[in-house]
Amino acid sequence: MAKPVSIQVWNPSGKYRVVSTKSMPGTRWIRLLTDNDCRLEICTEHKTILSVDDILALIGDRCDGVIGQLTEDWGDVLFSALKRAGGTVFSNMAVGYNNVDVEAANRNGIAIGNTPGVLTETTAELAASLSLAAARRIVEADQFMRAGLYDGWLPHLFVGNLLKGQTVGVIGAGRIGSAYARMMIEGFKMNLIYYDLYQATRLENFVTAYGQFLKANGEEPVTWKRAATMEDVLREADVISLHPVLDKTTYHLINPERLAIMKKEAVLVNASRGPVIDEAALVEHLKANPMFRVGLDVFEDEPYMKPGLADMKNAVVVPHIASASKWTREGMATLSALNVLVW
Ligand SMILES: NC(=O)C1=CN([C@@H]2O[C@H](COP(=O)(O)OP(=O)(O)OC[C@H]3O[C@@H](n4cnc5c(N)ncnc54)[C@H](O)[C@@H]3O)[C@@H](O)[C@H]2O)C=CC1
Ligand SMILES: O=C(O)C(=O)CO
Repeated sequence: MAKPVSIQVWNPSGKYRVVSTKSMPGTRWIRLLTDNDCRLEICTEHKTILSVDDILALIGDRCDGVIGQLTEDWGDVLFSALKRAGGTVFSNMAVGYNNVDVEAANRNGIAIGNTPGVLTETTAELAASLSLAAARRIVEADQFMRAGLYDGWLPHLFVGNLLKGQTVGVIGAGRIGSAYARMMIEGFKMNLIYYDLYQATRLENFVTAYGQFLKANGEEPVTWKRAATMEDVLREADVISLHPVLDKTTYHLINPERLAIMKKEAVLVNASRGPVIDEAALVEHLKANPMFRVGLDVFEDEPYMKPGLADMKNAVVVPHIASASKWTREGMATLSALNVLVW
């Protein structure tokens, strides 16, 4: 018997019982559910990551739908419990759904929702921030200032990489990868090389048109190239940002062999999912190549970092905050509620 978990209840007399495993930003999502005859129960347990047992207790004997989080393991155990409780829908408050066993959901007749689109620009902006922070050594320089070490301008102090005219590499040129590419191209006049299973036609057309605009204004035009292999991107790009889904084709996509072919002074950014990089291999590479820099929003064993990563000055690390703008998080919450309601 699972231990009960603490909850906050909205609209207690609502006909449909919907559970949210976390409180989410804004109030629109709550209004949407309560206006549509839902009794909403929000888990208030002081625990960052809920276990399968905690969620089983939340589902209970009768539950029509659940809004859950990317930190939770949604597999057969939870989907069959939701089915037994009369549920028909699970809404993941994230665009990435590698925490969801879609086949198990299908077997149990549970519809799945995710939250694409509302987080595209916010996530791309964080990837761009990490690119700049790593290229220009912002965190190292900030720590140096705060430590009282600055005693005057020096020609060699925190010399980093210029982005203008360099090549930005994007692996996974979907919604976020394309938005990131546009930011780096428009903002810093970088040339693009990308690798994706599919052609990013709109992105290519944008770079072509922007290149023509620059040329017409007497500036060096930007260019694009769709790489035949991922290795071509890794070899050629000065800044590489990873934006694919996490699945078995992208697990440890960045491994020791691929790190070895990257430029010694390249910047690597990951705001997709941690296991896309072999993080232990990355730590070794950072140790051996002090001019190679990374910006990481996600980690292989979240919330932990692989041993040694936290000591690396050439790594900028932030705690999975790429979609964390107020507008986006409220949008994700709203979409999560809508995904429950359409079923
Ligand atoms: N760090 C964070 O807070 C956030 C992380 N994400 C992650 O970003 C991912 C991408 O999100 P979107 O751009 O909205 O999805 P999307 O589906 O638009 O783009 C993913 C792209 O990856 C490509 N892809 C799939 N397998 C590939 C492979 N083996 N090699 C190269 N490319 C491959 C797809 O063809 C697609 O174009 C999500 O799945 C999620 O895991 C998304 C939002 C926030
Ligand atoms: O949406 C996702 O996939 C995230 O990682 C958090 O926004």
